[in-house]
Amino acid sequence: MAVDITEAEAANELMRLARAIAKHDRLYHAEDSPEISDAEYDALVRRNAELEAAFPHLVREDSPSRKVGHAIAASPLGKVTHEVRMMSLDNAFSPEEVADWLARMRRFLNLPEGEPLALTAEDKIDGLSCSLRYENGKLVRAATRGDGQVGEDVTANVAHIPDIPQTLPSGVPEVFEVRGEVYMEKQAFTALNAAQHQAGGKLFANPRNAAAGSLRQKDANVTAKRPLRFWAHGWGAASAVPGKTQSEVVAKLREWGFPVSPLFTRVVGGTDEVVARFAAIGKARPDLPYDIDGVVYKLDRLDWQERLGFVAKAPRWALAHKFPAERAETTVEAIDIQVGRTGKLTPVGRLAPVLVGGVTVTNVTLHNRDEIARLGLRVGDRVVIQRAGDVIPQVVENLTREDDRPAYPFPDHCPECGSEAVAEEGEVDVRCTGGLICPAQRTQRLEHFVSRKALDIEGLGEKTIAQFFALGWLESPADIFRLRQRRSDILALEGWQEKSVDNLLAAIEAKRAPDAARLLFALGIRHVGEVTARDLMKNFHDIRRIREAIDFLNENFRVEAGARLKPPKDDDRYLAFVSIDGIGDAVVESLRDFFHEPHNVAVWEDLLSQVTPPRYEVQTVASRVAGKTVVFTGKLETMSRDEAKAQAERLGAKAAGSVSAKTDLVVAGPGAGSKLKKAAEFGIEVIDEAGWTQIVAEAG
Ligand SMILES: NC(=O)c1ccc[n+]([C@@H]2O[C@H](COP(=O)([O-])OP(=O)(O)OC[C@H]3O[C@@H](n4cnc5c(N)ncnc54)[C@H](O)[C@@H]3O)[C@@H](O)[C@H]2O)c1
Ligand SMILES: [Zn+2]
Repeated sequence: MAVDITEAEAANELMRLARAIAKHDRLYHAEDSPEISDAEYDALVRRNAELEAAFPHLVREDSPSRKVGHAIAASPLGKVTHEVRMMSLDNAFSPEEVADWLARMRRFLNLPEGEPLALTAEDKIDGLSCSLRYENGKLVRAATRGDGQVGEDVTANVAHIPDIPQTLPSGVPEVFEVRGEVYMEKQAFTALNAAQHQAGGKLFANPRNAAAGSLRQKDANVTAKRPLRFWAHGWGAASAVPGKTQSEVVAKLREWGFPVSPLFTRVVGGTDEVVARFAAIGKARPDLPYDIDGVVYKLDRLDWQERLGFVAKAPRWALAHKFPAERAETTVEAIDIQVGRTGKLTPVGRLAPVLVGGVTVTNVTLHNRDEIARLGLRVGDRVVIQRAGDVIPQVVENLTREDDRPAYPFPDHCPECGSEAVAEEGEVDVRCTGGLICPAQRTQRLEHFVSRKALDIEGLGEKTIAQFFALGWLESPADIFRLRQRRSDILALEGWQEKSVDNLLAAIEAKRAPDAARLLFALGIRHVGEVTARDLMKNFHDIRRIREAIDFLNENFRVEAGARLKPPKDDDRYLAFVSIDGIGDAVVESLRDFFHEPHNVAVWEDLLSQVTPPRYEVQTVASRVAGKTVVFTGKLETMSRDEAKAQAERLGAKAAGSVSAKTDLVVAGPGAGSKLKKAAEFGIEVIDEAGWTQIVAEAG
């Protein structure tokens, strides 16, 4: 998401984000019942940070970037004011962000290049933080984090957690607050939810919420029935700190009887070493008995930690490197339809932003109409999306069950041009039939129109078309023939000289009387390729007669969205088409769709007001293959397949694609395969390319 919005919009969005984040903080931290996934929550926080970085003067008094957790005002438990604030952690989602963090610390500490940095790395366990205050070796107070300043008193509750010692060995500092995580193992969580389900009680979204809900109980006897665990990862207020490094203190905590992370290690080096450790912990993740959502790095030297200190709500010397969620839940807020350059309508899901694999995702492709139907997807549904590697995110599951809301109505008209949009029989893609008038398709259609096999206008390339199109000079094919009125305008453009402009205009003028088959092909009507265009013109001769014949069919046999009444097989006008060799239903239907669109008719008439194709006749010359059917197969050395076919036509022969009993002659080049075999079966004469060239040369 780029920050390309105005200040006013940013201020508004920041306000909305502050409200939304505060709401989700309350649901998550105070009520243990989140409504959105962590990935969605993280995406909101990221967006907030992004906007605050772009508009620093708009940072709000109540900015989420300054707040930790949630105030415990409504809690039935007693309040505890923390002597030393309980913090959050900054997040990183990629090696680049880890590298940035390391570089920031180096700059801050002014470390010489190459001086290795010692860090600690341990898994970031998904529980809730808890501060345990020991005075003279005795546990006197246990508190949750709350908003970082004031937490809830859970002293009675933690008495039921066997991992938490009530007394410490002698010789510990007079005052020492151990900080760590209360958590529930995955198995215990599943069992608890099963029991809750049986008893008709509240179900927990995840082990973290279950742990929080179990600890923060007014009645400590409820906590006693929940299998909670604890491990230590830090400390708060302390009359003395037993060590000079993070790892020394953690070793001490273990000595005193606190469980610590079994994956805790020291890492010395730079980004590579850190990322390798991250990968190793990621690998161990599925086999751990508890949920983790990342790896926490801390600078090992405590004197350096002290120098670095804190930003708004997190230490500068620690970082939570989160595992990318390759799947995430979110909501489909809208479904938009994009029209591609070929007229294909592609549905795109607009999502409530969510972090997937470390990237904020706001769109997913929904592929086509069938995919939406398969998912039963409607606007407002909760979905699971997936992003693997660089592929476009996809919806893998719709979490919202069917209800009374109607199915998503896939459009039957193009959102760009309003033309009818149809899927052909047996095809999943719905396409805009607007072709030449559809803005989404226009430039590509124009490129096709002037391409070598179509009108073949030299000097009118992709770039020029795009430029003229952007200037509004070129919207439909007929406009090409009006460019001569813009000679001075074109000359005024950069990169154009008298000569290049005149060459272009001359190339255009040379096509005022184009070959009718090329003109028909140039229109880019579906299924009307080069050969079909020629076959049609051979029979109709005058290009206008094609429209007349189609109009007759359309007037007499209704065409409506999805319903095209077929003329009876023996209808004369219909037969005029389908009795042509190589012309089938698909071609006729496509022509009917094309001329059914008033836009297309307008383009067609406009074009024919600019150009006048002469009557189409295949100029045949006397030859020994006149009236015969020829098949070309294998590789031709001196000419293209198209050229060979054109030669055959000129010699009065018909070029066919496959060998049958009706074939008279096979011209075989190197690599000819099954067609050659068939020719032998039917006893058909076979010649090589040189033999063919000879026939062409002999012809009159
Ligand atoms: N789904 C929601 O609606 C929702 C709402 C709010 C927060 N959240 C989740 O909570 C996160 C924000 O909560 P947060 O402010 O507590 O930040 P955090 O959970 O990302 O990181 C800070 C916490 O990590 C814990 N932690 C775990 N292992 C640790 C270790 N080895 N060393 C140090 N600390 C360790 C500590 O308790 C610390 O307080 C979000 O990123 C999101 O995942 C979700
Ligand atoms: Zn369109």
